[in-house]
Amino acid sequence: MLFDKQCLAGKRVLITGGGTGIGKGLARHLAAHGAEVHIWGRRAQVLEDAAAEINAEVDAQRVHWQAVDIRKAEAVDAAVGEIWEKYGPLTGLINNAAANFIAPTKDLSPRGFEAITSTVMNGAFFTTHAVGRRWIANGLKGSIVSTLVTWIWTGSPFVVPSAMAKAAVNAMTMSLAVEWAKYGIRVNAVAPGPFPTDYAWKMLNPTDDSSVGATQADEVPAGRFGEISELGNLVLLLQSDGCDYITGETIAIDGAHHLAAPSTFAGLNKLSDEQWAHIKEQAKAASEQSKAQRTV
Ligand SMILES: CCCCCCC/C=C/C(=O)SCCNC(=O)CCNC(=O)[C@H](O)C(C)(C)COP(=O)(O)OP(=O)(O)OC[C@H]1O[C@@H](n2cnc3c(N)ncnc32)[C@H](O)[C@@H]1OP(=O)(O)O
Ligand SMILES: NC(=O)C1=CN([C@@H]2O[C@H](COP(=O)(O)OP(=O)(O)OC[C@H]3O[C@@H](n4cnc5c(N)ncnc54)[C@H](OP(=O)(O)O)[C@@H]3O)[C@@H](O)[C@H]2O)C=CC1
Repeated sequence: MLFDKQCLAGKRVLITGGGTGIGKGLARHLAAHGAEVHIWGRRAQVLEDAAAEINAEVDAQRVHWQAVDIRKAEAVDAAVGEIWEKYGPLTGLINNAAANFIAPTKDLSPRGFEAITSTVMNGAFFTTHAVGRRWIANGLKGSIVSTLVTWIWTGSPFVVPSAMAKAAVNAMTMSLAVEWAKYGIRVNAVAPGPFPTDYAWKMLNPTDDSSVGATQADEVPAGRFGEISELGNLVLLLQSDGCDYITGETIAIDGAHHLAAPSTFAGLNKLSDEQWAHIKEQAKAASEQSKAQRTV
């Protein structure tokens, strides 16, 4: 284990969307390092099973759950209030819940747009607001980390509502970092590349025809998908007291995926040493020819 097993002892962290995929992996990682973790989602059974599984692994009742729809501001506020009363103040929040599907934008209905943006943007705001205003009222510091995606920098066709809403949460991250720094509240985000999870892959890679660069390991310069424990280590650091001066940042964790755009020479990563030697010969020949014609 890279970090001490108890390095997050005393931390109490809420993870939205913590019953599945990346959120569940983060819950497991933080609980394994001593944190008390609260997980939210809309499916009680999924949450109960996830909490029981992780509690058995850590041999402690460290993970608690509540069924909450983060699109409903009043429900979010009530559920955060319940944590405060029953367990005590949170020390951290991970805005991780999301909705997404691929679709041609011209065919999206207003309700389809709303289903995604209200979860990603409104949900992150409602949760951040409910937690942040309690920290400020109680004079407590805290750490907020949102799970974004590298589309905040590149945009992406066919997932426009997701790219728009994630960009909005990036704007929230930068804005609140400045507004809330004086209260000791840090606001950061992570921008993962592809980390295959069950539901996301059903939504984003449902058929062979829809298998494209965004979901293919061989399009990642690092040559592989991300592992949730790597993301866990980054989030752990941001939730610890070890880097209090980091705020307002969105940190990519994607094996350089988003930088390897088709407009760059990223594809040349596939060339062999022999091919590079040939390229050098060709270029040198062209250069020598041009040098021979120089008159000054
Ligand atoms: C570089 C990195 C590469 C990988 C990047 C990955 C980045 C991000 C990934 C994610 O965010 S993955 C998260 C995936 N997880 C989820 O989506 C979980 C939650 N999802 C859901 O609840 C549903 O799947 C939902 C459809 C998104 C929303 O469900 P909800 O119950 O709120 O809505 P519905 O009533 O079912 O539908 C509302 C509206 O939307 C239309 N719609 C639904 N699916 C589609 C579709 N596939 N295509 C087009 N339209 C769709 C549906 O028809 C409704 O509209 P109307 O018909 O009523 O107009
Ligand atoms: N997997 C990947 O490659 C990448 C993922 N991400 C981001 O990581 C995060 C996790 O994604 P991933 O684990 O792959 O996908 P999942 O579908 O497994 O996770 C989404 C979670 O959000 C919860 N959720 C959705 N809507 C709501 C709601 N209205 N209220 C409360 N909870 C809700 C879901 O639970 P329920 O349905 O029970 O409500 C589910 O647990 C997302 O923010 C995603 O955008 C970013 C980049 C890459």
